[in-house]
Amino acid sequence: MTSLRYISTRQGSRPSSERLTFEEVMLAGLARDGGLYVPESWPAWSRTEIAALRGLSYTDLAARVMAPFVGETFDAATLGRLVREAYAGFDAPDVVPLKALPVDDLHLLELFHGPTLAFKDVALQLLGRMLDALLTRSGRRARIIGATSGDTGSAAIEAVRDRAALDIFMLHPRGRVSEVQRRQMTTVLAPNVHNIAIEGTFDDCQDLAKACFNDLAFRDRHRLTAVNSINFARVMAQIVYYFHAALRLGAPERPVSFCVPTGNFGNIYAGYAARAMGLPIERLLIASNSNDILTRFIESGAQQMTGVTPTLSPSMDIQVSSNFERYLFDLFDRDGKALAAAMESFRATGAMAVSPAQLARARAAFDAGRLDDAGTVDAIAAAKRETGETLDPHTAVGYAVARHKRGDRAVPMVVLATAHPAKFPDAVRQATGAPPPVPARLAGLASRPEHYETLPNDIGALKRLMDGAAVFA
Ligand SMILES: Cc1ncc(COP(=O)(O)O)c(C=O)c1O
Ligand SMILES: N[C@@H](CCOP(=O)(O)O)C(=O)O
Repeated sequence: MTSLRYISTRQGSRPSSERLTFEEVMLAGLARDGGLYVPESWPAWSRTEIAALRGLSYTDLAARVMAPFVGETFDAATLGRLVREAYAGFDAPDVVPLKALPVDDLHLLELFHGPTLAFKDVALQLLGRMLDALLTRSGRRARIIGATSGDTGSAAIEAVRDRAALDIFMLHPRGRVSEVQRRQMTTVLAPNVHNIAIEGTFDDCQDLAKACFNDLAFRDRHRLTAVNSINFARVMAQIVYYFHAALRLGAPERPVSFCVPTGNFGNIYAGYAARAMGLPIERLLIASNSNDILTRFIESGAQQMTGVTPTLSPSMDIQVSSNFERYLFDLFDRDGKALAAAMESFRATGAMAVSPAQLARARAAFDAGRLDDAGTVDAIAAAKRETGETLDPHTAVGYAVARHKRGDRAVPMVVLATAHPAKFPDAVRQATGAPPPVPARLAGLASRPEHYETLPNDIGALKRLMDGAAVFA
């Protein structure tokens, strides 16, 4: 049996169209035509097959759900071992605990029990191990170029620190991540870790990272790979927790809805993928902060850039949501040429619009809501009062949007809790009058020395730094 192959969202826009294996996709990161890789088709699970997943441990479920995506890249025993090792360091026995809240049949899926206290650990603890295993078995090395608005950076650094086969260059927007987030990255002392503060926004950082990939000679010279959700393996690992939560709440017999605090569209796209695989997900709610380009798209059918506003939920301060291209690929009926033209025009003009028929399809797939900073402070306070839970500001955006757009009460609604509140003590203090207790994983962070370089938002400066950095200490 041939295993799943991956294609670029911009396939057909260049003379050669690739069909890649999972191994090739993992190592490539961004497609060579500038698009993102997606499976040629989604693995389809019948109701009976989904029902048979009930009762599995998180790690067994993860290995089963991911197997069709991984194909021949790892045999079942190796995949099982990598998954078990990835989640052994989480401080919750079921990895991502699901908590029932005493309001509206709402549930909180806590995705922040990994080493850096954000949902990014769920995918990156696995991706780091998978990359290392692939490179080590073939005697190769690679360099990671990544961009972070706060959480991907530390999760990726934690996942690959001290691994001999990998060097990581992580770009963050200077002054636009929380102090805890910055320190989680910059206090890591490992010879393969390079932190770079960019004078710009997260979007600038992401553009720089993508520009490195799009310079094919530079990309090949550095053997670049990605840890952002550019890398399909990130999405794959995030699909698992939608299955986990839905099965706990009665799927496949009972549908379930999810509300997802959204920035780069990777997390909610994993929910879209789970639904495409057969999981009965009734509604997928995009929860935006004031950087609401996606919510405005669902309302109007147009993506319109307006500039990034710094908010209390900095990890969602994003204007160009990278993974939205993966969804648009489906909305354009997988016409990669038409999508490439639309994406190029969006980047050139700052705007793009879809037809009324496409908008109707997008609205059938997603609903959306937004919350500004004042609302976020109120939502943290309200959640504390109503449920006893202290939410981080990103999760609070999800909580408020879920309450506001609750819909059919017969269907449970799961809010994805994407970060631990201790990563954002200022916002929590503003809302509740006291900062959250500092968890053991963050103890001593404030007193450790920091190491990072600062660069202008300039691709030449970044390439010079990377060309000059000692390769593979
Ligand atoms: C805490 C937190 N919540 C939400 C998001 C948004 O997730 P996504 O970018 O996958 O939409 C991020 C960043 O990715 C994050 O770090
Ligand atoms: N919010 C993210 C931004 C990068 O997103 P990714 O999912 O593509 O890695 C962050 O915290 O860095």
